Amino acid sequence: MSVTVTSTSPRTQRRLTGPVRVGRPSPLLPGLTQPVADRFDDWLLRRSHQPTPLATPPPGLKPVMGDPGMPVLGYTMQNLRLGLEFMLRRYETYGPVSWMRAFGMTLVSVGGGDAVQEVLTNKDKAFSQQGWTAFIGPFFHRGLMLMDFDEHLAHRRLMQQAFTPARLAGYLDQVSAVIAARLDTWPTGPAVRVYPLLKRLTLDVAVRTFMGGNLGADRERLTKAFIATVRAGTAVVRKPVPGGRWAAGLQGRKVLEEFFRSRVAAKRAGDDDDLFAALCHARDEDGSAYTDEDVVNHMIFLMMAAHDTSTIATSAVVYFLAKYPDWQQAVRAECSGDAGVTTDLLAELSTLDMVIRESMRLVAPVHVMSRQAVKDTSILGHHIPAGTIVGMSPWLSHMLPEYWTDPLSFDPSRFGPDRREDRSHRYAWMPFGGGVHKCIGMVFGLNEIKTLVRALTQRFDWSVPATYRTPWDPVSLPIPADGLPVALTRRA
Ligand code: HEM
Repeated sequence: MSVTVTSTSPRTQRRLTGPVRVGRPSPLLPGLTQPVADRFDDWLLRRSHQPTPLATPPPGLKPVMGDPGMPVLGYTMQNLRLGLEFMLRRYETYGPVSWMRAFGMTLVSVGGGDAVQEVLTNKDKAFSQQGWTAFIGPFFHRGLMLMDFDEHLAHRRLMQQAFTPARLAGYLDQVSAVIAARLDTWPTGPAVRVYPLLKRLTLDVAVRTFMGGNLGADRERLTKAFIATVRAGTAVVRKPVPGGRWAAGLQGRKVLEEFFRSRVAAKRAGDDDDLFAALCHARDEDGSAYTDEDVVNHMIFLMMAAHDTSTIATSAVVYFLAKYPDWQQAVRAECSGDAGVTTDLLAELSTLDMVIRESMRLVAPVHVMSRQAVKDTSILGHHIPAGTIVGMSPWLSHMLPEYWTDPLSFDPSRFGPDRREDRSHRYAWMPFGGGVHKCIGMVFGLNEIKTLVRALTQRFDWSVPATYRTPWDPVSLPIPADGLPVALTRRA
């Protein structure tokens, strides 16, 4: 398949028509400084350097072309400030496989369905999850996503027992009860910041369904610890300097370990119906089970994996339904009625499903995925030396015009039965990844988001001014930098 990108600058297209405003207010002059920030971003985006090969390829293979970027920093600033916009620029400049320096390392960027498919299919086991280690290893080590090959398979098989249809149905009752209780307490007003409310709500959902209970006095401490561990992965100074992001992440990890470790014995002894208990009781055919440390490590990773991603996806849905009131109305009409939430009921909400898929296309919660080559290998005929860190972006695939009609526009009908643009390539739509590491919580996550948006449309109307664009901050996962203020009113 040919991989071409329109020559019109994506930045210009996005400015004119796109629903996604990438970038953020200047950290130097907060509040007033969009033009200054934009000029700085333009300057960052325009930086170009002489292309050079990453390494000399063996006969029959092509070199990966790219450039290191600025001295010392490489392209760290561009990745942090411009996110998707920068990825699109690199793809336009170099095609599906290129290299750069960023975050103190050499990275190969892989974009577009065919190249991503080669990495995710991983036929000769050349790509390891240790690509994540450099970013989040110290904070999420021994989580399922950071495991490889046979060990990963064994751990994933055990974890699957926490995600059977029967378990998922049980979690859904709890998810729905927490959401109903929480939404009753939401404030209304002309500019309610919805992102922090959603973040708190999805944490409550995770605490109930994963741990069976209330965090009580530990709530604030644990919330802070989660935020610190997640943000630490993108620290510019990647050493535990006191007061720095890296040190805060390590401290956060310690808090979480102590918290879960202190509760494992009680969970093993009881017969609770939450995910923590399911991990404690999981057994394979030979009777082997997770150790206490395995359970602690998996719980820390699962809480992070479930909480932030669902918050971002729901924030994106709320944002687009605020921008496009006709779609909000269509979803509300479909979601009316007071039937209890079941998996069958959620499966019937096809308009809501299309809206969620389109929102996750335009804002992919996990916008970059990482791997490391454990031996010399190739991607689309480009030589990848052993040890190379490889980054793939679902967000980039979601923006390519060879897969999507007018990719920058919000158009949920593209997922309808008569269009199915997501089938243009196996990896055109991939917010949950693919291959053996594909998100194990996908069904849980989609059920949660559907339940939440259904409940929101039943209880509230919301809107944003026509000119409003959410500034998605791509520093760690993409989050609304302004908290996503919407005019929120309770329905009679
Ligand atoms: C909207 C929500 C979510 C999104 C967008 C999302 C996205 C992803 C992606 C892209 C991956 C693959 C990473 C890779 O291949 O390197 C992944 C893996 C994973 N996700 Fe999710 N996720 C979501 C919700 C959840 C939930 C709710 C849970 C748990 C209940 C969860 C648990 C996991 C786990 C354990 C893995 C690692 C799987 C493995 O390595 O075998 N995720 N997720």
